[in-house]
Amino acid sequence: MTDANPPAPSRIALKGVRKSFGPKHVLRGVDLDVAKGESMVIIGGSGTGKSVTLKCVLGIIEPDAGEILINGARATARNREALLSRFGMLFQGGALFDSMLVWENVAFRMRHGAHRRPRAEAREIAIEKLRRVGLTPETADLFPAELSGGMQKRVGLARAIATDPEIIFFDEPTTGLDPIMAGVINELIRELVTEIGATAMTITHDMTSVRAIADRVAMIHEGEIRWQGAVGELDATEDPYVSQFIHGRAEGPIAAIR
Ligand SMILES: Nc1ncnc2c1ncn2[C@@H]1O[C@H](COP(=O)(O)OP(=O)(O)OP(=O)(O)O)[C@@H](O)[C@H]1O
Repeated sequence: MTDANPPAPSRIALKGVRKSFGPKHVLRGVDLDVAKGESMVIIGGSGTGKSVTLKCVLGIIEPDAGEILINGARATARNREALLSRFGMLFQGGALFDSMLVWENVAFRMRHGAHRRPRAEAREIAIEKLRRVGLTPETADLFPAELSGGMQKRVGLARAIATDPEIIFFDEPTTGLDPIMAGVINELIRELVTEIGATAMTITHDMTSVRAIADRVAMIHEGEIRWQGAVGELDATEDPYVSQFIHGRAEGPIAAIR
């Protein structure tokens, strides 16, 4: 008998992903599924392999073993460009191009690649996206260096959503922001992800981000997913690693020296 309502295929699936650098076994078999429309946040201490995991999904690092499926299709070097063009990405430092105006940064993907749009149209969409993240049209014609860190982060967000991507990645979205601005950015991320209906994958060690952004949380430790569950289950879990991490305790199974 066939299932009348088979579960939707994962948007992002990692199966047994391994990656070592010399003798250092960073990822030791990471298994992770992110469903369509879900916001998954990956937590873990410094140096546990969160960035390496993200870079594997983005194709920046080639895993030694295992596979990564995007919409059920294996991500390979050959189809990577096509896949990447459907992703949005907010980089840790904002990663804006200093020599380009704000709107040109936001419109970058609309001006390059397969789905290129005319300049005026791209600018109009960029201004609309800037407005959506709380920036005025006047901001469009400034250079990134003329903006505060919080505004630069908003520009990065506007760029990440510029092409209405199916999947958005957030790399430490609140790094370098004061707690209030971090809260504002977290809320904005949550709103945007819900509004676009995007699947989101975030890496962070900021617990405020986790609580604001996540539907599900996965904790990586010693190269494996140590725990995963709904964000609401975080506080109730008896896993000593998760508990130590979310309460920021020096004492516990996670060694403080790394
Ligand atoms: N290209 C590389 N070459 C060698 N070692 C690397 C490389 N990239 C990462 N590593 C190592 O892999 C380990 C995991 O790094 P990763 O950047 O994924 O940590 P992280 O969990 O993102 O940490 P943080 O929260 O501090 O950014 C670290 O020990 C790091 O030194």
